[in-house]
Amino acid sequence: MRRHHVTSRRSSQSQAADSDRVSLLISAVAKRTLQGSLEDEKAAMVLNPVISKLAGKLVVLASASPRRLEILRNAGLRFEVVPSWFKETLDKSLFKAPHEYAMETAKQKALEVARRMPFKHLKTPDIVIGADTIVAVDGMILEKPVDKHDAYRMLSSLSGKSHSVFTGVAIVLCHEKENDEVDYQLFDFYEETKVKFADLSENMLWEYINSGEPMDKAGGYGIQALGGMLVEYVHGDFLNVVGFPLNHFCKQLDLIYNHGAFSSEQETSPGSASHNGTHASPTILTQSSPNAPAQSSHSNGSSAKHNPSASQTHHTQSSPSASPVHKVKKNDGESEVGESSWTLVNSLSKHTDDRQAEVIDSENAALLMTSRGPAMELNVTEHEGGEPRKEDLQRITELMDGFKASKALFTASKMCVFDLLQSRPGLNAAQVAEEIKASVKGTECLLEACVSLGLLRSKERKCQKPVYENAGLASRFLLSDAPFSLQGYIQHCDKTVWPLFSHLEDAVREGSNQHEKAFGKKSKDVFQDTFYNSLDVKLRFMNAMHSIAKVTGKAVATAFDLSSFKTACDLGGCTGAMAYEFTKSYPGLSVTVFDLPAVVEMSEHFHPLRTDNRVSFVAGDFFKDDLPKADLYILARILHDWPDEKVHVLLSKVADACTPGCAVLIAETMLDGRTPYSALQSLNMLAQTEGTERTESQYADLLSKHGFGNTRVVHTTNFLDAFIGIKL
Ligand SMILES: O=c1[nH]cc([C@@H]2O[C@H](COP(=O)(O)OP(=O)(O)OP(=O)(O)O)[C@@H](O)[C@H]2O)c(=O)[nH]1
Repeated sequence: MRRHHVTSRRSSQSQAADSDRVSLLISAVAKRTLQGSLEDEKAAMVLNPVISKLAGKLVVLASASPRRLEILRNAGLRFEVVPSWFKETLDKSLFKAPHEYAMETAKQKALEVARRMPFKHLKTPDIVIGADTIVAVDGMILEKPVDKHDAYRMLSSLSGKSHSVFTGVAIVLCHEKENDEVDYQLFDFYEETKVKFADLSENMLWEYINSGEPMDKAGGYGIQALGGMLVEYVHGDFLNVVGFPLNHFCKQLDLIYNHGAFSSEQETSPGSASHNGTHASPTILTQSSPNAPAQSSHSNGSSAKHNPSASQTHHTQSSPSASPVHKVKKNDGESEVGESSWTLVNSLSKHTDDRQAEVIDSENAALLMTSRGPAMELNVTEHEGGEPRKEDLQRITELMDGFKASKALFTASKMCVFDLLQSRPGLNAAQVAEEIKASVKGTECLLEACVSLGLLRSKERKCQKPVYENAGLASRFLLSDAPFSLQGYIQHCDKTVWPLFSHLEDAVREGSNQHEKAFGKKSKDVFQDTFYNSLDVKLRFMNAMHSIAKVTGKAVATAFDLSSFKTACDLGGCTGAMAYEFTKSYPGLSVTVFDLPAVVEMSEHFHPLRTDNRVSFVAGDFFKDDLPKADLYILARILHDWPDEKVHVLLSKVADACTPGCAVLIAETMLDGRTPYSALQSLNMLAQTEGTERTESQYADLLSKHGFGNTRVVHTTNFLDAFIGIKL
């Protein structure tokens, strides 16, 4: 048996004992995490033998589930979240047992992200974690309900009975090789927990369904919240039901990193990974070429086609996967810019089924910067001759050139290139130049820059000039009328943030905002004197806040279950975009938007239809005036505008307005992950308002001084993190 085969049970009793000791500790920690224990830092130390193995690695959670994020974050793991685009549509009838379906789905979720990241995010993760939770009852597999009737069908099938919850987990290790290929090594496992439901009356069922809780949860219930009331008993790992079997995961890491299941690059090369015909080796995939994305963004993962008979056997609760070896190699066929084809060879099963993967779209470059924080430090090494490595040069160039990319994006957006190509795809540079009233030479450069950034696609035609169309990123975020349009925010970045950043050195030296230098205006109060002082600047600022609130609103509103609150007040809620997301998520909630008179008078222009009368607007200054009464106070991107002294003034007014049980919900990007986004955003706040971003514990401290406790944080997959504190 190969040294790194991972299906083997631990060979000695002492190993088992060690691992079990770790697991017991983990189990205790896991149970505490859901109660929002503040001892997590300490707990993570206890877990060091396992978790510390991942320090310095770029760990990615390929999941949009806020519960998985919270479970892993609370366990002390540092990671980025990149939700998978894999559609959960595998044919269930092909699987012999429900857990096989969950494991295969988890695997496809993780592989999709592992393959996408080098092209879309311009960085290769070290580890990608995917998971899938399902409920199995009476021979049926239940996933998330599609609507209330589906939730009813699911919950009534669980009433009065015992069922199994399976979570399949896939851990994909990515090994970058010298020749730009990436090996993917897969470890997967599953965990089963048995849950017994009480008899549920029709009333109970509908009351629960109408709470909205079932909709994003496997089997239509959330055991960690209201759904806990439906449960008589649980046999097995509670966190497995919630969406992630933390204990088993840590055992698995222990096996991989401490007990030799991990393979070095050499060991995992396709040649040496040739298997022994058993299902004991991890899966290894090799992907070549940094320029070619691995699979279509919304495909069902067919580039690693599901083969139940070859890859689904012998997954037991205590042993990792027994998956076959795959190799992916580049097919040097005809290629358009950013497009390429891939071939997948299943070498273990010796099938002659070389499979042609889908043709890929050309979004093979990311808009985002790719520096890594200390939790994922750059591993800068030199070749033998002292020459710097290509990847290091690439990363440092990206950092040096980040401003050029931003400005190219701002310019194309301002010149309406994306709107134009949406209505008339397939124009060449001269045609675009004519429409946007610019030089052909300049337009050509700009369009090519946008192609290189993954914002546009170009198509070469024989003996003709290339033609252009929007890539997915542009269609989703850069059109003026897209539901998630960031155009307003982009204009603000161009017109306000850009000039402020050109005085960053002064901002850093002085610790002050740079409005006076950038715009020639002295301002005592940045909002009253600058942002809301003239109509065009005010509209631009409101547009920026509106677009960010529309993109982030749902994630903030649903980070916690807020259905018990009946009234909310969104302080500094600007156009009400966030408030509308809250009322959409909670049918029983009314929200008052409280903002300066100059803002409130313009807000209705942003909601011409005003369809929801549960959102109302009140004008006032939250530092001076009485706050509207509410059970829940929302502070989204507000506290980062101010230094601590002002934050205390505001929080004390909020605290005065609260009775015990009321809550404050803060939505900000938290500094804890040390991501470029949050750290740069903090610099931005310094230069704009003399404010700052903060860490979770800083927010907890600020709130505790005003009588708020039971704080919890959810790191959403969107720009903002959500933090809640309850008035004690
Ligand atoms: O008691 C609970 N049971 C289940 C859940 C949550 O249900 C979902 C399961 O869905 P899935 O595994 O497909 O994961 P997604 O949320 O779609 O995220 P991915 O991006 O990973 O596909 C999961 O979120 C569980 O946490 C629950 O909350 N309580």
